[in-house]
Amino acid sequence: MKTDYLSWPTYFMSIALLSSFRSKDRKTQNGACIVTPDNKIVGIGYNGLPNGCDDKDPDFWSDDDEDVLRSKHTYVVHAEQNAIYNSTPFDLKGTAIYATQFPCHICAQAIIQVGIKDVFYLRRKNGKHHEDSFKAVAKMFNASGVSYTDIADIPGYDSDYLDKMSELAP
Ligand SMILES: Nc1ccn([C@H]2C[C@H](O)[C@@H](COP(=O)(O)O)O2)c(=O)n1
Ligand SMILES: [Zn+2]
Repeated sequence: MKTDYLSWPTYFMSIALLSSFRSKDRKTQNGACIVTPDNKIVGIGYNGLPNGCDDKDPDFWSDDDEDVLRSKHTYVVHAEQNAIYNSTPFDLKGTAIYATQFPCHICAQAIIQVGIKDVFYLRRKNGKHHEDSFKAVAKMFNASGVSYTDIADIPGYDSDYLDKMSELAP
């Protein structure tokens, strides 16, 4: 028997990472993968525009945060949200989500409300704004009984594999 196959955590985070390679965000590409307790994938997503919005319209992908009408932050659907939307009508109670980035507060609310119970993340953004957001998300997750774990802390997770895969980003 072959013994060097991918572990479940490595496999699911690889799928989240692969999905992020579809993102058209110039700065930040995220992906997410939702998994049942018996290891079935029920939703995959990446950060992108809502259906029907033209990626070539410069307003949608602008980084100009001074103008709410010309900021990607107004328009982009986050990877975790898309993974949830793409899983409908599946009941997500008791599932886990593998996300390339620690969820923002809006994604955290969505994760809680659909009943996802475990969050595994690959990266956390640095800086005061992100640290404060992390605290708010942790407060919500703790109150709702959602676990959140750096994937690097999971036994059997192969960080070298994901590092090599990250280098393949388009
Ligand atoms: N939990 C998250 C947080 C953010 N995103 C997306 C939304 C944007 O496209 C990008 C973050 O913007 P930036 O830091 O580059 O100004 O990442 C997500 O998918 N999930
Ligand atoms: Zn988000």
